[in-house]
Amino acid sequence: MSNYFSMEAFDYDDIQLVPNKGIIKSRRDADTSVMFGNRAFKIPVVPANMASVIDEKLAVWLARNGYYYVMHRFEPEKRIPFIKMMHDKGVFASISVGIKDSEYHFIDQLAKEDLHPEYITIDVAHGYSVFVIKMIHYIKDKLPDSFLTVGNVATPEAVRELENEGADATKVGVGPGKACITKLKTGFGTGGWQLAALRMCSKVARKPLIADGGIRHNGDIAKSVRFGANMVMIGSMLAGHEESPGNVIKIDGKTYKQYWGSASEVQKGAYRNVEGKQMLVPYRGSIKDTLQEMQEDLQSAISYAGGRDLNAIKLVDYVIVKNTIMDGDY
Ligand SMILES: NC(=O)C1=CN([C@@H]2O[C@H](COP(=O)(O)OP(=O)(O)OC[C@H]3O[C@@H](n4cnc5c(N)ncnc54)[C@H](OP(=O)(O)O)[C@@H]3O)[C@@H](O)[C@H]2O)C=CC1
Ligand SMILES: Nc1nc2c(ncn2[C@@H]2O[C@H](COP(=O)(O)O)[C@@H](O)[C@H]2O)c(=O)[nH]1
Repeated sequence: MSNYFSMEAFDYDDIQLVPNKGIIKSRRDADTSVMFGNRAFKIPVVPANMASVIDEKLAVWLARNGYYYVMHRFEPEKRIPFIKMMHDKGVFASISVGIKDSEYHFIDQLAKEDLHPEYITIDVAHGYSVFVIKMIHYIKDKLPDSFLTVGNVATPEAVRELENEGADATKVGVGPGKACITKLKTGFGTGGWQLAALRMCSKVARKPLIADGGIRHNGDIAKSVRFGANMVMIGSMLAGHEESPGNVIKIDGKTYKQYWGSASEVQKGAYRNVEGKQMLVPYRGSIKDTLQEMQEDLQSAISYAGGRDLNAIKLVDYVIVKNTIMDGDY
């Protein structure tokens, strides 16, 4: 049993990374690429697998342009045509599955049709569960070549056990999301200490970790990498774009887009076990520009870290400055 009482609790806004001597002439020389599975991607950022963040069209664009993506699972009948469409276009297929009985039939169908998505993510609220482990075994038996990410979890125990049961990567973050009300409705999760939870998990992880939820500034991506993330999943900051699925809403001359939680009433179509809400996020133009800016900011971060690639960020010192640093910045 871990002793979480003695744990240092901190979150993104409580931390600053400490600069090292720079060794590159230009930030353009900093390499932000990352391996995930057996593919290299431009940046360690993946849009959240939520129906308000990604759709088929955006998935094609991301895959074609060197970004990792995970398609959501909320239109289950579209997943097989989606995999076929991605493979016809010559790009990788990355899908999500749940753990209900019907999902076992879906995995059977993939195996029967000889359809092998390159990436599968088991996507449930409470990933440290015997029923998730059962699904890991099933997928690994039927589709052993798919790279399997499993989430979401909050603790090192969960990461270690899911890895031992066959997960190729784990996803950390229960309750830190912008559209999340898990912490309010259940009292559980990593809300307010997501970065510390990531740090604890990274101490035991032997396989890649995805930090999921709570990213509010581009610098939080570098902080996630510092504390052990191989990939960073982002919802609200990537939901307000031209390409994002939500409707455009205009209020008092300002433009917004809808962003809703996967466990919200909007997504579920019923008010049952609701742990998410719908909200508006500012409209931000094209996602291409936002991803480009994230890459440039990461290049700067690598330069401050005194290196040439993301590995440099993993080694930097940090200081816990507790919340006051953001005063006046918003
Ligand atoms: N990262 C996060 O903090 C969170 C993310 N989400 C997202 O919302 C979506 C819906 O998630 P989820 O509700 O798991 O999806 P589903 O309802 O599709 O699947 C969860 C399955 O696990 C069972 N279950 C048992 N205990 C729990 C529990 N504590 N929470 C949830 N399910 C439980 C459910 O049964 P039954 O419904 O009968 O209980 C159901 O069969 C996912 O995309 C998930 O990632 C949701 C909440 C938190
Ligand atoms: N508790 C809930 N968490 C949710 C819900 N829908 C999605 N999520 C999680 O949030 C992140 C995105 O977080 P953000 O801070 O970047 O906006 C996403 O990847 C899920 O893990 C929900 O309804 N409830």
